Parts: sequence; structure tokens; C-alpha cells
Amino acid sequence: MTSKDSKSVRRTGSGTLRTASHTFALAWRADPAVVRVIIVLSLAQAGAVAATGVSQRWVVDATQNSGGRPLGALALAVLIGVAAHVTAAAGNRTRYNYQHDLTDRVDLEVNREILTATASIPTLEHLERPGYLNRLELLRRHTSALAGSCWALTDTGIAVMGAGLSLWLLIGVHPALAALALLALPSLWAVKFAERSLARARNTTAEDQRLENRIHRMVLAPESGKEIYLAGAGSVLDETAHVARTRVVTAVVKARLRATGWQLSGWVIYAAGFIAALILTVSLVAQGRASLGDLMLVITLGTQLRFQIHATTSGFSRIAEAGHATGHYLWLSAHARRRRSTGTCQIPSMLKRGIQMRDVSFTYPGSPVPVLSGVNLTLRPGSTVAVVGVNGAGKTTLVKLLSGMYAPTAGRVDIDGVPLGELDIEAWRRGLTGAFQDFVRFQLPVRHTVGIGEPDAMDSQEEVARAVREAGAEAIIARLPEGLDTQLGPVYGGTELSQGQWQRLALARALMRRRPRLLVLDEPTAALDPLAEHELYEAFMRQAKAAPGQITLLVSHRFSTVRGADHIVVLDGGRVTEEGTHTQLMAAGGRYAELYLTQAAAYEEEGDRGGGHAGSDAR
Ligand SMILES: Nc1ncnc2c1ncn2[C@@H]1O[C@H](COP(=O)(O)OP(=O)(O)OP(=O)(O)O)[C@@H](O)[C@H]1O
Repeated sequence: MTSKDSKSVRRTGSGTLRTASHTFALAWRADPAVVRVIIVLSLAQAGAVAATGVSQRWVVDATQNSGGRPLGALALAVLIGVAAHVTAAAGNRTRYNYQHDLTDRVDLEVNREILTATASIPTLEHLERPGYLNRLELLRRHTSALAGSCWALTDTGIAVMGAGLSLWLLIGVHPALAALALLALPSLWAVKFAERSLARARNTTAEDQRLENRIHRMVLAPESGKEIYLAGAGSVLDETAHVARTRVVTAVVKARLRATGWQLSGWVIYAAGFIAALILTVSLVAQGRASLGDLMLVITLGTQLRFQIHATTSGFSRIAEAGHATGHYLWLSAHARRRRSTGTCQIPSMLKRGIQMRDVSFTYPGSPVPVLSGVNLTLRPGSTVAVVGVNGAGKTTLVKLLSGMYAPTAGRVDIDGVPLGELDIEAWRRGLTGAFQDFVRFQLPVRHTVGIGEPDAMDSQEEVARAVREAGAEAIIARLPEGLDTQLGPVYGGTELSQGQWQRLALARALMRRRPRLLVLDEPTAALDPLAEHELYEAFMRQAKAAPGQITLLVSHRFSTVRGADHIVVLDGGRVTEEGTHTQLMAAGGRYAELYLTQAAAYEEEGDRGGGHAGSDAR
């Protein structure tokens, strides 16, 4: 083991202790009375096996010399034996049930902590890093081990105490019987090797586990199910998931087989030692140096020592599993702490200087090619800014940087002169709202599907009705059986909407937030017909003019919509190639003018053919 390895083992060891004390605190908070009961039962459990052995020795010896021992002592020995047996059997079951229940409750809390830590990271870029996602997957799969880490430690402590007591009694019969403990060591080592090999197998197949989960979710989700059905891609995806699963299972089964081999050889060594211990005790009895009661004690404790050592080793393996999950848990907590926004500057209630992008460049994690390069832009308060460009030009990426979902790789984004990183990011988020092309279908009652756009007002009938009205979605609600209370989506037996209707509700959701500093509309009307889109944008631009501190950022491929914006930015290959008003850009006769005229000609042609559908765009 290198010094680096041993350092990391030490770190995980102390990390397991730290996590165990944290989960113990969570269990205590959940139910202190139950924790007390578990501790008492655990301590009783530690002495139960030794007490059973001693009482059996007394009973046998008392029966042998019934004249020498009073009947009362025999009765006491029997009583102790019965009490120890009941404690071992019933107490163990009760303790196990209580521990199980508390572990489930702590598991819930731990999962909540994981979500909170993930959500506290201000940007979203970590959600696209395979390394991060793999560790998160491993952590999520082992949260119950983490939640039970305090019981893994106490159970192991109790098993060690119990085994210690048994050994002490065995040594009392003959010191050589202490060798039984030494002979149990190989099985302890075997557990350690087995755990390591299992952890390695899990780590190396984390990506396959994630792939299989994702494919299953995709196949079962109605949104992706449609395309998979039409393409007949179910069997191909099924095969991919199957291959990934097979790789996981093969690696884990191989590791388990190796583990079983190690453990079996450990137990064979112990069994040989136990037989030798029995032969030794029988010879001691024959020589009169030990009583039949001692032989009984060796049989009972020798058999039980095997279980106690098994409990110790499985306790160690639970600690190792918890340690494995602890490593990921501590990493996530540290990562979230490091990435947590430290900005404290407050955002003015109304932007005065607006948003400036200064020499901004951006490359997605893991990608060698920059998506945005040297972008300089000013978005003035009270204006509507439209961003146009062909597919892949970097429009959505620009929106992600402006809203703080991603941090620029170079350059900076200033809000009223303050770098985004120095702002109280939560406050900045509360000042944002937006609707996107890939909107979410929240399958909830309509009032919450819309209201969730402003959690503080989601139960306000008035606010939800206003947002619905402004998004032009009143006609959709009027047709629903229970109006705003209608459950949406087939997953919960609710009403299904068309793509365009869902999109209208997504727009209404974006409009729930009153007086945002930045309203982002990133092709949120792609599923609407062109006339409806045009009317909506006209309405948005009118509203934007009436809100002096607000910036409305509009991404669209439809130039008839874009021309009404105060400022138009043309992106090409991640660079700003033109900017200005529609009139200025047309006069310049550049790329914008070319795209605009091409699209206008297409509209006219279609109109001449009697289609009257101005829906083509500049893609
Ligand atoms: N999460 C991501 N990881 C890596 N590359 C990405 C990611 N998202 C987008 N890209 C790449 O960034 C480039 C710009 O994408 P972006 O979505 O910003 O373009 P866009 O102009 O909005 O395109 P569209 O008009 O098709 O919506 C594309 O080449 C795309 O492949």
C-alpha cells in the first residue's frame, strides 16, 4: 500500500466515524426514546452469549455434584440461562426492527441532504460531468448503508465485546484456547479483501449502471416512448441496457465469487481450530483438570464465537460499505461547499445599467471546442434583445451564461456593473424567469403546473389566473373538466394536453414571476402556430416597454417576430457577427439581411401557392 493509499484509507476511516456520528445525531433527532432502547438492548446483547455459556456450565457442574451445590444455585443458573437466551433471541429481533425503522428515517434525511447539497451548487455544469454523475449514482445507491453507519459501528462494537467475553471465559478453561481468536483472523482479512474487490467492481461499472437506469427511464417515459415505438428502437435499447446490465452483474458476481472463496478458506481454518479445541478440552476433562461443565462451556462458546466473529466481520463489512458511501458523501459535501456561491452583493430592484458580457468565452465541460468566443454585449434595461443565428450558433448557451446556469470559461458577466459571481445568486435567480423550447411538463393540477413558476404565489388563484391570461391560455383552461384544479398528464390519470397547449402553460409559468429583471424566451413558442406566436411576442414586447427595469431576451428563428425587438444580435459560430436594430441590420446588408430576405421570400412563395402559412423559419 502506498503512503497515498494509506492516507486515503485513514481519511475514509475518520470520515466513517464522522458520518456515523452525524447519522447517530439524525437518528437521535428522529426518536431519542428508540435510540435509548437500542443502546440498552445492544449492551444486554453483548453479555448474553457469555451468560448462556456460564449458566450451562453451572447447570452441568451442579447436576454432576448435586450434593455439593444447593438447589437455589441451580435454579439461579437456569434462570440466568433462560434470561440470556430470551435477551439474545427477542432482544435481538426488537433491536433489529428498531434499527431498521430508524435507518429508513435517517435514509430519507440523508437523501434530502444530497439533494440540498446538489441544489446549492449555483451552476448546472456539474450535472453534465460523467465523473460527478457516476459518484452521485454510487452514493444514491448506498444511502441506506450510510444511514445505518452508526448501527454498523455499534453492532460491531457489541460483537467485539461479546467475542472478548467469550474468549476471556475460554482462556479460563485453558490459555491455549485463545488461539481460536487467532484462527478467526483469516476470515476477518477475507472480509476485507472481499469488500475491496466488491467496491472495485461497483466503481468500475458505475457508468454501465447509470446507462441501464437511463435507458429504462427513457423506455418507460411517455415522451420518449412515442419515438422509440415508431422507430421500433425498443429492442435495440433493450439490448444496450441488457449488455450494460450484464457487464455490471458479471463484474459483481465475479467479485462475490472471489469473496466467497476467501471467506470459505477463512472458515475452514476456524473449523479445524475448533475441533482441536474440543480435543484439548476432552483430554483436560479426562485428566481431571477441567469439569464437564467446562467442556459444555467450550462447546457453547466455541460455536457462538464463530457467530460472534461472523457478526464482527459482517459488522466490519457494513462499516466498509458505509465507508465506501461515506467517501462519496464527504466528496459531495466538500464539492458543494467549494462550489457554493459566496457572492453577497444584492441586486437592485430595478436594473439601471443593465447586463454586460465582457469578452466572454465558454467551453462545455469535456468538450475541446469553445461554443462562445470573445462575446461583448450590452443588454439595456427596458429593452427587448433578440438573438438570432443558425442551429448550433450558441444562442441557448448565451442564455445559460446570462442566467448564471453556467459560469464563463473566460471573461465575465456583469449585472449593473457587479460581476455575476459576486452577487447573491439566490436573489439573482429570484429576479429571473423564462420559458424554453425544451420545457417541462409538470404533471400536476393546472394551478400548480403554472403556479410553480413563482413558488411564493403558487396557491394564489388571482396570480395563476393572471399568468394564464397573459400567456393566452384561458381557452385551454376553459375546456378542462375542473378548470385550474384539473390534474394534468396521463401518469396520474389526468387530462393530456397537446404539445402546443403544454407550451402555453409553460409560458404562463414563466409569467408567474412579477417584475423580473431578466425574462428569457428561448424559442418557447416553437409548438405554437406562427400567428399565435406573433401575437404573443407582440404582447411580450408591449409589456416589456411598460416595465422600464426589465430586460427581455428573445431567441427565435422567425425573423418576422424578431424584427420588432429593440436590439438584434446575430451569432455565428459562437461569435457576435452583427448587432443593431432591424433597420440598421437591413441597411448593412449582411448575414441578417440575407436570412431575413430568404425567409420573407419563402413566406411570400407559400402565400402565392395559397398556403398562407408563414411557418417556415431560418434554420
Ligand atoms: N451540454 C452541452 N455539452 C456539450 N456541448 C453542448 C452542450 N449544449 C450545447 N452544446 C454544443 O454547443 C453548441 C451550441 O449549442 P446551443 O444550444 O447554444 O446552440 P443554439 O444556437 O441554441 O442552437 P439551436 O438553434 O439548435 O437551439 C452546439 O454545437 C452544441 O453541440
